[in-house]
Amino acid sequence: MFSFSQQNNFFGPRCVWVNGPVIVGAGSSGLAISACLKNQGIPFVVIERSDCIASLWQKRTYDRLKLHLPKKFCQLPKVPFPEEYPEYPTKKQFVDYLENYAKKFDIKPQFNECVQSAKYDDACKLWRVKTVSTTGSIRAETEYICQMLVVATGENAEGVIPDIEGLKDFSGEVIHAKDYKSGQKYAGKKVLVVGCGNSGMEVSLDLSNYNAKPSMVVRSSVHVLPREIMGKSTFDLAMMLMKWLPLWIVDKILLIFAWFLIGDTQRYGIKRPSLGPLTLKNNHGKTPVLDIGTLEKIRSGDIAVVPGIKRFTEKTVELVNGHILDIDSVVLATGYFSKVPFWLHDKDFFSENGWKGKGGLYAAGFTRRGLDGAIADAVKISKDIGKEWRKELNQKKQKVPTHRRCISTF
Ligand SMILES: Cc1cc2nc3c(=O)[nH]c(=O)nc-3n(C[C@H](O)[C@H](O)[C@H](O)COP(=O)(O)OP(=O)(O)OC[C@H]3O[C@@H](n4cnc5c(N)ncnc54)[C@H](O)[C@@H]3O)c2cc1C
Ligand SMILES: NC(=O)C1=CN([C@@H]2O[C@H](COP(=O)(O)OP(=O)(O)OC[C@H]3O[C@@H](n4cnc5c(N)ncnc54)[C@H](OP(=O)(O)O)[C@@H]3O)[C@@H](O)[C@H]2O)C=CC1
Ligand SMILES: O=C(O)C(=O)Cc1c[nH]c2ccccc12
Repeated sequence: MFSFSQQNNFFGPRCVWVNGPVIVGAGSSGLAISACLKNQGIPFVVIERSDCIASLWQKRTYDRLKLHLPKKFCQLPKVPFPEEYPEYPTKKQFVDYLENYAKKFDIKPQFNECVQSAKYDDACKLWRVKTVSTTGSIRAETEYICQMLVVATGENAEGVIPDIEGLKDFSGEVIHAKDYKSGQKYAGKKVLVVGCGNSGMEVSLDLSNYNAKPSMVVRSSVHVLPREIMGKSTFDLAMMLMKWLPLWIVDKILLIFAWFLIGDTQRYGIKRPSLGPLTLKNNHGKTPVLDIGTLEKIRSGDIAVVPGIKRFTEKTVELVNGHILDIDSVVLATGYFSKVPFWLHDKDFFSENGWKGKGGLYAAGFTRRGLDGAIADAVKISKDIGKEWRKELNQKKQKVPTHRRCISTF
């Protein structure tokens, strides 16, 4: 007897013609675009590798996470956050909001389908998007054919696992920050947190709140800013100042406030980069840390700051300054990367204007500007798709069916 997967291989991949764009990813970016397309009456298909929407927030973030920008910078088009939400919504509130958003616009992604490759067929002027579906033990391949492709798979799709000497020989637990949930099980344990971005800082704080003993690795430099300045969000203040002043002056102002409010971070082993915080974010995508209490824990000695790592042994870590620390566990807060360059056969993907490529290709959420930037991309993309869609409709002057299934493979 043939299993479904054998049959599937035998007949080749299922082939689906999509009238309208294929959107890859059902995170904030994919949902925002879907809602804006729904409003214009444009059909689309959303493909999501996970079994839920906003899988980064639902499955790959820690329990205590809150949005670190004020809610007005994080809401999706057409639906404001509920009024009773606090200025910095919790992870649960944000996920509830996104779930309701998907329901309101009746967005139903193809779940458990992961895009493996996307190629533009120059001859037919069509995209061929290959997916593998991963429900249980059944493996099924599908090829979607479409005129427009929207990549909304996020900048934080995969965790970076650094290649550090001896890490494989370390006998304790090693996890990436994407798999860290809470410090509860680490009480009394010595935990090395590698990395000092927002993840490293907040994981260290959480560990310390659960009476673990975190040491945080700072191998280069980072800007730490207070989350608020005189009761106003630092991000909001920066956005306001940027309307009137050049970036370098806004950077200077932020650094003066940071100096008064949190002092010289160098004293605690945290060097400031030579470029200003917003210039560094703009030019190199490195997000400043918005402090929510980690610095206080560093000052009090509850969190140790240590320099770069030389190597691991079975139970210890040797640092570049020659110090050797006994450690029980390691949390790699070493950042994220996207696999899009591996599966999208378009070498210019990231080099165009940030959101629009050639041949009906679009990308949302890849301009290193957090949710605010991702949502701005989504609005521009859905407007552009709307324009193209209406142009084509006028040209054809006939109605097209929403979904057409191919009878044979292309
Ligand atoms: C811990 C953490 C906290 C953050 N907090 C903030 C914050 O407070 N404010 C802010 O502005 N930004 C924040 N960010 C940045 C984050 O990028 C945004 O919050 C937001 O998730 C971006 O939405 P997105 O839809 O572009 O990407 P994502 O939310 O990552 O969604 C992408 C979706 O695509 C799916 N996908 C990926 N690859 C494939 C594939 N090959 N096939 C099919 N589906 C695929 C994923 O499963 C995912 O569901 C945070 C990031 C992290 C890691
Ligand atoms: N509350 C919130 O809203 C939160 C938001 N975020 C967001 O998520 C995104 C990702 O943040 P994050 O996960 O912190 O990733 P980042 O890329 O911002 O930071 C990665 C950190 O890991 C360090 N690192 C990488 N490799 C090594 C190594 N081999 N040895 C030592 N250190 C290493 C980097 O150091 P170096 O700089 O020297 O390369 C850097 O400090 C950001 O946009 C951030 O703002 C994250 C957490 C919470
Ligand atoms: O949290 C993130 O990932 C962000 O990128 C949000 C963000 C965009 N621009 C900023 C400037 C300062 C601090 C956070 C951000």
